[in-house]
Amino acid sequence: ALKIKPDYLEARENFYRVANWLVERWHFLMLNDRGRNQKYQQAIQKAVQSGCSTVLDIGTGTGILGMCAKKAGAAEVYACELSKTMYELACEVVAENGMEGSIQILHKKSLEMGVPADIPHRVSLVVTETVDAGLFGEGIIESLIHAWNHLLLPPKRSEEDLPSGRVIPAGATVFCMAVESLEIRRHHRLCAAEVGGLKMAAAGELRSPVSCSLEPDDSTEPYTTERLSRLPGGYRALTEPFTALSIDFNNVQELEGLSSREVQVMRLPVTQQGELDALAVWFQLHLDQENSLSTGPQEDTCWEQAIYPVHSAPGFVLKPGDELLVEVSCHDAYLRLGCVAVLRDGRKLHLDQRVDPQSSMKPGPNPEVELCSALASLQTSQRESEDFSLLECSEMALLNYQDYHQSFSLALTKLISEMKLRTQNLSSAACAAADASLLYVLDVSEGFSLLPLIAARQGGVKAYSSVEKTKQQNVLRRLAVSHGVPEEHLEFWLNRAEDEQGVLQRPSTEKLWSAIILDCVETCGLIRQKLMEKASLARFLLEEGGRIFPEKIVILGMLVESDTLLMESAVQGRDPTLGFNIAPFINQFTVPVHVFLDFSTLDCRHLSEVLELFVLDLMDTNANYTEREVKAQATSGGRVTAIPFWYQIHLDRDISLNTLSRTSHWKQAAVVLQEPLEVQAGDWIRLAVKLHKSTISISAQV
Ligand SMILES: CCc1ccncc1CNCCCCSC[C@H]1O[C@@H](n2ccc3c(N)ncnc32)[C@H](O)[C@@H]1O
Repeated sequence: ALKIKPDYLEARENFYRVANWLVERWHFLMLNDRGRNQKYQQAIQKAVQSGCSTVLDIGTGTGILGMCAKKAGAAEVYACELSKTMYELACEVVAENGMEGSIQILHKKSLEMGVPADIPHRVSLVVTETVDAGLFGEGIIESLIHAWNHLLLPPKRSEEDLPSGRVIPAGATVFCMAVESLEIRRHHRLCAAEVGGLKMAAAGELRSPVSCSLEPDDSTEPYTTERLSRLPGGYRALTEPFTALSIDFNNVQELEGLSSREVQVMRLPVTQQGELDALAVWFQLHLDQENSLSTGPQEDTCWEQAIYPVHSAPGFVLKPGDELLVEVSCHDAYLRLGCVAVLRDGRKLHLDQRVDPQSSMKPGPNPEVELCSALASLQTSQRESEDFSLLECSEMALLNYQDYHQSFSLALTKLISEMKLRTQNLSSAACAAADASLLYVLDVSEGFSLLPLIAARQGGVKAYSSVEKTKQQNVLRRLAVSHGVPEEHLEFWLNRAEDEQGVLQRPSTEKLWSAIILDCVETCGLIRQKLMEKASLARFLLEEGGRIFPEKIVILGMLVESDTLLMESAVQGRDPTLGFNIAPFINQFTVPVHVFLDFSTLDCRHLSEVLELFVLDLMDTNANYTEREVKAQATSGGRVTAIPFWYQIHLDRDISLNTLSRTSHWKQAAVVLQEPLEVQAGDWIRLAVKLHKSTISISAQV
């Protein structure tokens, strides 16, 4: 559709959402990383020059490593790619660079390939970079075991000169370090005993779905990722990095033995005092004996690190001199790490970590430790049965966002007392029916939300929650009971609503809402879809004097020069990709709006003041326009490459929240300009800001 009618807005928005999904953003980062590309090229050239003349590129992506092999003189080059979009893109790239026909590309997962069905004979070299921040996440171990058994010539055994098979990268070393970071903590654990005036004790334990429990069920993932070098508030290393694992990709026995390897218990000396929030993991890819790539936090590389949150007893402070015991294992092809205990003055303090009581802890050096570990695992087994509720990381960060809950509590209290005054003037008969005197508050927040409870706590309020998950409803019910809120004052609305629109309807035939709480901004930094439609629908469901929260949203932004945003959005010409012409093809999937941005830690130059880009009036949606021209003056010279934006969310005339707040759960978004705009200090820049179906677009000219 876009090729036919490029300005067709509908298709364009859908395309952007699809593009983000089809082509992962790290393709741009990877292809722009010239250092990485050159190192792979050198390793491939050396291998081909030393006799590897038949090559298979597993997970070719855009085809760049296969093209390196061809250019290095390999006689036969094969490539496989499991993603259809990337496969088609690789075919175009290879053709464009004059290697069509000399590189055979298969739209296949390497595990489905065999000889001679897919490649005529076994190859002497496999190149691949099918790794994620936790190394194993793209299945590289399984792929290489299969490759050694079905696609690669056997490894060199002795001095015989038979051509032998080998893999680039030759191996990997995995590092791990204990860190303290409030930014990580607030996404995985409740950091305060009270939220918005509610005592949270009755909620029971709340956890994020990121946990390394031994029984990997689908509701949890073993690790998450963060770019430690750009973590808001930074992090504090509590131990030195230690080698958790090293693997030789040219040793198939070692690869096959990995998942059945004994669970290792590492002892990490604590070097800094601090709260144990997570284990950070990264690795070195040894391309060959000389070259290696690192994904460490200290590198200036762009890679993220794998983060294993430690759900230890809240407030557990490590001290220098402690030793942290960490279990390392590789069951079913992903790296699993768990902090099991802390050795302090010879005693073992165990963390409230779900470890499998059966896990074979290496017997400690002295009986004392052994006895403690026996006791500890005994206790943990009791703790196993402990119940806890899962919240998404963004829901956990929202729960920890005190200002949000206090602001809503203030705004709701104000409205509710106004409404009570109003109903007091009603004839006494009218409020005779107890029900009539109740104020109805609806919260249509998308995720877990305490707001209905905060409203119901005012008394005389019947609050409706949109929380759907039973476990989460039970958390709210327990909190309601512990705060003396009558059960009938907290309803779970979605149990009744048959569909999305069903949520926004009257509470009952003769009642309207005193307040409707809308969820306006997604965690990623974009306005939620259909926000304006919901707002106009909600307004008709309000009783006299009722309000919707928020009543107004102001979109704020700023002109910046940021190479980082460019690198994450589009491949910058042929130079970073070893001279191969790849950019025009992969850049078809460039998306002009970059999301999940931490603007507070983005390295960029501010080229203007904060600008008011757009105003959304939710109380009177007719007052809204669809586009606006904004004039901005450059405060210094440079290249405008992006316009990060965020929101001032006005709950009512006096109370508002800013989504740039460091304690908020919101990230920011940024419009990345198609063409950077050269400006001198003092220049006036005209921005055409359009908002269509919750999708913002901005074009700029001097
Ligand atoms: C310094 C490396 C680094 C460190 C940390 N974070 C990121 C990176 C950068 N590398 C990310 C690559 C990650 C994606 S893998 C690249 C492409 O390969 C495809 N695939 C994956 C497995 C597979 C297979 N068995 N058979 C065929 N195709 C396969 C994927 O569909 C993808 O297009």
